[in-house]
Amino acid sequence: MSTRNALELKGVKKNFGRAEIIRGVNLDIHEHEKHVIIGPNGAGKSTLFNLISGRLKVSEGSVKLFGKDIHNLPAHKVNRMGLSRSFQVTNLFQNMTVLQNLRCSLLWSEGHKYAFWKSVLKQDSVTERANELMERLNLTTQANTPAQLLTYAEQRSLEIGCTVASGAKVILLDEPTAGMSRTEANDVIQLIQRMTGENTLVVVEHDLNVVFELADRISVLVYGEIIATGTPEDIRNNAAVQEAYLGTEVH
Ligand SMILES: Nc1ncnc2c1ncn2[C@@H]1O[C@H](COP(=O)(O)OP(=O)(O)OP(=O)(O)O)[C@@H](O)[C@H]1O
Repeated sequence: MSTRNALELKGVKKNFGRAEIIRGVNLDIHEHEKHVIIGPNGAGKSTLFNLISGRLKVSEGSVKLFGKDIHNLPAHKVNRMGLSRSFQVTNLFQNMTVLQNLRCSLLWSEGHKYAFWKSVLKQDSVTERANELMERLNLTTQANTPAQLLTYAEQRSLEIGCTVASGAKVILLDEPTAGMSRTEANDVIQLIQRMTGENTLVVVEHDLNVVFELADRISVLVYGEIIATGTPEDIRNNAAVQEAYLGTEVH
């Protein structure tokens, strides 16, 4: 596995008013790895996500994507550089079908932006790739179903498919299995693994079953600081982590 860093956070701090919420985070995310960030409620996980994706500006420190500073760039520019934050189901075009949503993302990845409507029907190769993606997503039978009529888990699958189709190299997922049954969650984990093979994945997750299933490495965020980063094995056996966060749950 390559050890090039997809993301590098150095001394990242974030204050809201006088409250310091992120308190000097240093974190390297390797290219191609599946990295899961865990931590108790209010630890700052969503804030950290927002700092990486450009939705919030850092108060101090730097965030690099493949060696380039991104911490002062707006979210859409960071997105164009290959980082996509997914799992907001609202990112789907709800009135458009599964096939149309996927085509749209594929065309976006080729830079057609908003001018594709006239040529969309002629894009045979795009349709072919959309069909392949639908198969991998298990959504072929729903090709002509509008996104809004899919089940919750199917919408989330489609959202992942669109993120992959849009050409993102680094994918950020915020609690991808939230609100799902155990079976749905297992299906979605498998789908994530299948769909994001070569991508770098950064996931914030509460569900420890998901965490240990998905992660190559785990970072534990407690009160705005990363107290440990390591393999699932390292994290399970880390006394500080057990004390600060996992407690007896690991056993
Ligand atoms: N825009 C904001 N303004 C002020 N305080 C904020 C803002 N966003 C987050 N906070 C505070 O920062 C702290 C961390 O919140 P954050 O949502 O990042 O934590 P989290 O680890 O994602 O929590 P959870 O697991 O409950 O989603 C909380 O105390 C929250 O109240």
